[in-house]
Amino acid sequence: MKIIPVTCALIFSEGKVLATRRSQTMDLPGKWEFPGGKVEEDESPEECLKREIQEELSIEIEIFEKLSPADFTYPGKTIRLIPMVAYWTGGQFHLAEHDQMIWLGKKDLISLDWAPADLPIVHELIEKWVKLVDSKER
Ligand SMILES: Nc1nc2c([nH]c(=O)n2[C@H]2C[C@H](O)[C@@H](COP(=O)(O)OP(=O)(O)OP(=O)(O)O)O2)c(=O)[nH]1
Repeated sequence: MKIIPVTCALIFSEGKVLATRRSQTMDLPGKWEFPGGKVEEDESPEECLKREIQEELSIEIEIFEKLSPADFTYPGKTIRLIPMVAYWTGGQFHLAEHDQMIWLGKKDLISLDWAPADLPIVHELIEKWVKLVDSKER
């Protein structure tokens, strides 16, 4: 089966990371995720992520580094979730598709009802939290 590449942003601000909740009109309604979306033809993952974040949240980001991609098979499709660490560099948040957003500290991460494909990323984020967040406070 074809693997669908999906980018997602771990957006940091003031030592916290952003999570967004998929609304009732989206796939996986009510599940928390890192915002992003499917990579289109002729677009790099980085271009995709900047576009998706602008469309979904109305903000601009600067991408800092990629973390490990995680494959996950849902009924009828396999996605490859490509996480990238990013910083919020401009614009004001407006949720176009999600119904909630939340800024999470390390201790809060595990308690959310995540989309299942995100769990390996959440665990990697917890492991690397000090390197990614505490050492680069901005
Ligand atoms: N964006 C994003 N999608 C995720 C995450 N975890 C996860 O399982 N998914 C799934 C949900 C969807 O089945 C798929 C991405 O689809 P999407 O609906 O966000 O992407 P899109 O806007 O480009 O899709 P479309 O409506 O244009 O078809 O990946 C995540 O952390 N972020």
